[in-house]
Amino acid sequence: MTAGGVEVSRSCVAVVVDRTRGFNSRKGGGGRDAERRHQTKRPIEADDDRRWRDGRRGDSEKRPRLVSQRGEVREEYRVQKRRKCSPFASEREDNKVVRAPLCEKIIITNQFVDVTATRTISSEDHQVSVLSPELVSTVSVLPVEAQLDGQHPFDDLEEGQLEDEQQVVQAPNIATSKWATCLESPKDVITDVVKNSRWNRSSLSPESGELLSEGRRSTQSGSGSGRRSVEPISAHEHSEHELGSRFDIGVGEAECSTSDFTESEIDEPASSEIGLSMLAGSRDVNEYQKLSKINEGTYGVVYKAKDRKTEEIVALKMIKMNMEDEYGFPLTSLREINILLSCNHPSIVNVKEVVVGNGASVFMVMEHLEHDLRGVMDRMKQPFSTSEVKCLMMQLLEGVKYLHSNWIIHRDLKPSNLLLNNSGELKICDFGMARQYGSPIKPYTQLVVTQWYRSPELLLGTKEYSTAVDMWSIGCIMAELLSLKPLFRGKSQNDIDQLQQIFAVLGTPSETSWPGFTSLPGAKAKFRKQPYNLLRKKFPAVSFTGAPILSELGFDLLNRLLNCDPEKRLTVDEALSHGWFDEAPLQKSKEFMPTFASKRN
Ligand SMILES: Nc1ncnc2c1ncn2[C@@H]1O[C@H](COP(=O)(O)OP(=O)(O)OP(=O)(O)O)[C@@H](O)[C@H]1O
Repeated sequence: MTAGGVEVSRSCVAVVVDRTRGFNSRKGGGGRDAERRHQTKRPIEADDDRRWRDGRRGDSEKRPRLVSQRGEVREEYRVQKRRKCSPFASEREDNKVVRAPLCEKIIITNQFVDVTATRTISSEDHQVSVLSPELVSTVSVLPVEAQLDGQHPFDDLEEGQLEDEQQVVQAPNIATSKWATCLESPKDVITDVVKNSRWNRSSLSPESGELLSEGRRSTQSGSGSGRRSVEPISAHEHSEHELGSRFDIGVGEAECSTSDFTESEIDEPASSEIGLSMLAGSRDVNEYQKLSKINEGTYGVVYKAKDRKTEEIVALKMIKMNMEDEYGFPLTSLREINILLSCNHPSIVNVKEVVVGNGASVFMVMEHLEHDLRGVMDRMKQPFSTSEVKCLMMQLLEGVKYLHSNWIIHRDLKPSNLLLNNSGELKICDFGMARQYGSPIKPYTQLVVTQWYRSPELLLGTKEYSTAVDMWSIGCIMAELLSLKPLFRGKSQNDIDQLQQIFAVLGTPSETSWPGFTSLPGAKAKFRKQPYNLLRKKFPAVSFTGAPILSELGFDLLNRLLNCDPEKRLTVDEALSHGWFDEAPLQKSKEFMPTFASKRN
C-alpha cells in the first residue's frame, strides 16, 4: 500500500461484513480479474444469485468472487433486489424531453419508440411508421390546445408559487410511452400511464412486480459490483437492435440476445391484467397538501407536502415541462421514475408513488429527508469527524453497490444529490442522469455528471465509460466530507480547466500511468506536466495548518478512488471492504450522527 504515489497496490481483499458490529473485517485475498472484466450483460435476479451460489452457473456467468463471500447485509440487499422490466426504453442521451406531436393519431411501437422518428412527424403526418409492426398500439391524442382543461392541482395553494406548475397545464403528454393506450385526452394519457404502468407502487403486488420469467432470468448473467463498462454500439448495430427488439437489451451481448425476450414476457407488464391492479390505487395530487417549496432543480420543483389522509410528510417532485422545447415531458424524468420505482434500498430515496394532477402534470411522491449534504456542508463550521465520514461513506457506498449490482450507473453523484435526515441516514436521490446499462448506450454526452465531480475519462471525452465514473464522484465527495470544500473546482463549463485542477493535484497522466490515456479525444490538449501526486499534502496524516487529517488507510482509500485511470480506480466492492473502515475510530452509528437545524419549513 503506498501513500502519495500515483501508482497504488492492486491487492484485493474479500470481506465478511458484520453489520451488528458496524465494521468490516478482512477475510482473505481475492483476485480482481473477474471484477475487472468488462461486462455488458443484463442484471440477474435473486434466483440467479442463488443458482450461482449453488454452483449451477457456467464459468462464463461467474459473479465476482467477492460477491459470493458477502455477509448477511449484502444477502439481505440482494433479496430486496426485485428489479422489473424497464417501462421506458426509448431514451435520449442528450436529456431532451419528448412530447407527443400535434397530431390526432400516432401509431407507436410498444416499447422501442424511436424518439427521433416521433420528432419528424407533423400535423399532416398523422401516422408514424412503427419499428415492430406486429406490436403497435394506437393512441389518440388531442391537439395541444385541447389539453388546457381543468384546474391545476395546486390552484388552492398560496399565490405566487404557481407559475411553474401552471406551465405544466399546457404540458404535453407521454403518449410515446409503451404504456399509452386508446385514450380520450392527454390527462387520460397520463392517468392511463399511471394505471397501466407500475408507477403506483402501493397497488403493486409482488407477483406483478416480478415480471421476468425463469427463461429470461436464465439467460442473464453477471452482477456484483465490479467494473462494468458501457460500450457504444455502431449505428448498424443499433438499428438492428431497434428492429429486432422492443426491449433495450444489448445487441452484441452474446448471452442476452433479443430472442431471449419473448413477446409474451415483455407484454406482460403492460397488459390489462396488471393495468387493472393499478386502477384501485392510483391517486391524485390533491391527496397531498403542499407545505413549502424545498428546492428547484433543472428537471423538477420539489415541495414538502403532507398526505392528507395519513399526515405523513413527503417530498413531491413535480416534473418540470419545458415549454420552450419542441418536446415536453423530460425523458430524464421518465428515466428517474422508472429507476427509482424499481429500486429498494435504505440508501436510495424511496419513491412511494407517482400521482397525477389536472392538466397532465405528474408528481413523484418520495419519502422526505430534512437536508441534502450540500446544504448541510455549506452551513457547517467544522468538517465531519472521521467516524462521521465513515458512517456517511459506508451508506453512500452501500447505495452505490446496490445500483452497480443492478446495472445502474447514477452518473450524477454529488453532495446536493445526497439527502440526509436527522436520524443520520443518507439516501441517494436525483436519478435523472442514471442509466441502466448492459443495453446499447449512445456515446457519452457532455451532460453526464456535474463538472466538479466528473471523472477524467469523461472530461477527456471517452466514448466508453463504466461504473468507475460513480467511484470518482465518490472520491470527490469523500474529500469534501473531510474538508468541507469541493476538491476540484474547475471553472464552469470548462473541461480543460477541470482537468488541469485534477492533474495539478494528482499528477498529469501518461500512457504509462494510464494506458489508453493518449488515445482519448481530449488528451490532445496541452496540459501542464505535473509529475507528482500531491494529494497527501491536502490530506496529511498530521496537520499544523488546519488541513483535514487522514490516516494512511484513509488516504489510501481516497487516493485509489481518485485514480485517473478508471481501470485502476477502486470498485464499489473494493471500497466497501477497504481497511479504513476497520480501523479506529470506527464508523459512528447513525443514531449518534449530528442533527442539523432545518433551513426548510
Ligand atoms: N426526497 C426528498 N426529500 C427532501 N428534499 C429533496 C428530496 N428530493 C430532492 N430534494 C431536494 O430537492 C433538490 C433538487 O432535487 P433533484 O436533485 O431531485 O432535482 P433535479 O431537478 O433533478 O436537480 P438537478 O438540477 O441537480 O438535476 C435536492 O438537491 C434536494 O435538496
